[in-house]
Amino acid sequence: MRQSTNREPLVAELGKIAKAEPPSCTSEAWPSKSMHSEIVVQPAESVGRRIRTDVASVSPWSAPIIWEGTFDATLIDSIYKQQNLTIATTVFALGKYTRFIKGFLESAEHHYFVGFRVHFYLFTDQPKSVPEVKMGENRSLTVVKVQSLNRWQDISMNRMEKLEKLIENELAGEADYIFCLDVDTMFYGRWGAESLGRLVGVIHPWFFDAPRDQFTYERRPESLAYIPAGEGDYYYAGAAFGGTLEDVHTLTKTCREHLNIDAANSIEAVWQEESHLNKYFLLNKPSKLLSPEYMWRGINERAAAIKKVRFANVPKNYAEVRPNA
Ligand SMILES: CC(=O)N[C@H]1[C@@H](OP(=O)(O)OP(=O)(O)OC[C@H]2O[C@@H](n3ccc(=O)[nH]c3=O)[C@H](O)[C@@H]2O)O[C@H](CO)[C@H](O)[C@@H]1O
Ligand SMILES: [Mn+2]
Repeated sequence: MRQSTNREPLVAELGKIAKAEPPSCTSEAWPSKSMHSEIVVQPAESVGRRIRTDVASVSPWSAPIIWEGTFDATLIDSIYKQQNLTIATTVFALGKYTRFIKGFLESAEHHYFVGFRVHFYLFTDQPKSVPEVKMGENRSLTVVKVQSLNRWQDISMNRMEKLEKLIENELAGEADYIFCLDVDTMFYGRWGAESLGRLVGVIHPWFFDAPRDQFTYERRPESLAYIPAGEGDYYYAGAAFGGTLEDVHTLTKTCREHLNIDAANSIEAVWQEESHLNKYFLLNKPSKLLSPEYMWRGINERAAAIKKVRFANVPKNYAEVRPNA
């Protein structure tokens, strides 16, 4: 977690969520087969397992928010498998971040879109240091060489332009959806077709339970990432977002343009491209939101609402791993 000092006080707030009563519906409450022979009656417990009352599972604009307990993985897989999809997945590893590649790719083999066609695009300044990872059927890796950069902020921000160009130049006709992920991460649980949508944002793990005035949006009106006090829906993670090629292309192009305009005006948003992503999602609401299960703080971190950790940060020593402090 970067600059955790800013965000740690929020942890105290976690775990305060009241434990909700289990859903009260019983099998008697549902139509019986004899009355409605055309209706497939779900066993009450299987319906109940897809109800969460301790967290919001829909946004104010009616986008689903995906939490463990809100979907049936087998059913979702059977729907999406028929569509013969390809999921492009991008990840960047420059400088010392190449050390995270192996854990990312190996854990993805076990948990990320298992059974689907997945094409990873790994951007690195050191293609020779990419380890050999045995990949399953229908899964492939393309390594893209990029220029080294001296500031971690530039590495992070520059991703928007690289993604924009990748979608423009390489992905048309090659993929249906794209996810763009941080590399200092590992998968620990299923991340599958339940995450697919036109425009998908992940609720940031340090802010899912925080009041809006604590969100670290860019607050200076001089930046195009500016969000005034009292505005904003959620605080989204910069470390994971996705959607269809068209929607993610527009997102990355817009963020890249805004980053460039800010740079020309000598201003860098407080959290770089994450700030611009948050502005974009304020103006262009995601069609689906993923809970912080999909970008958790770390495998050993706990919070009452997190029933399953799917994807989490790997601890790192910022001073040691980044090119600049
Ligand atoms: C959980 C979360 O939302 N994390 C965000 C946060 O992260 P982090 O503190 O997780 O930032 P970070 O250091 O992981 O940098 C983001 C990413 O840039 C790449 N990288 C960075 C430095 C480097 O020397 N080499 C390299 O390859 C790598 O893919 C890394 O995963 O802030 C960043 C910049 O504001 C991004 O918005 C991240 O997505
Ligand atoms: Mn990271």
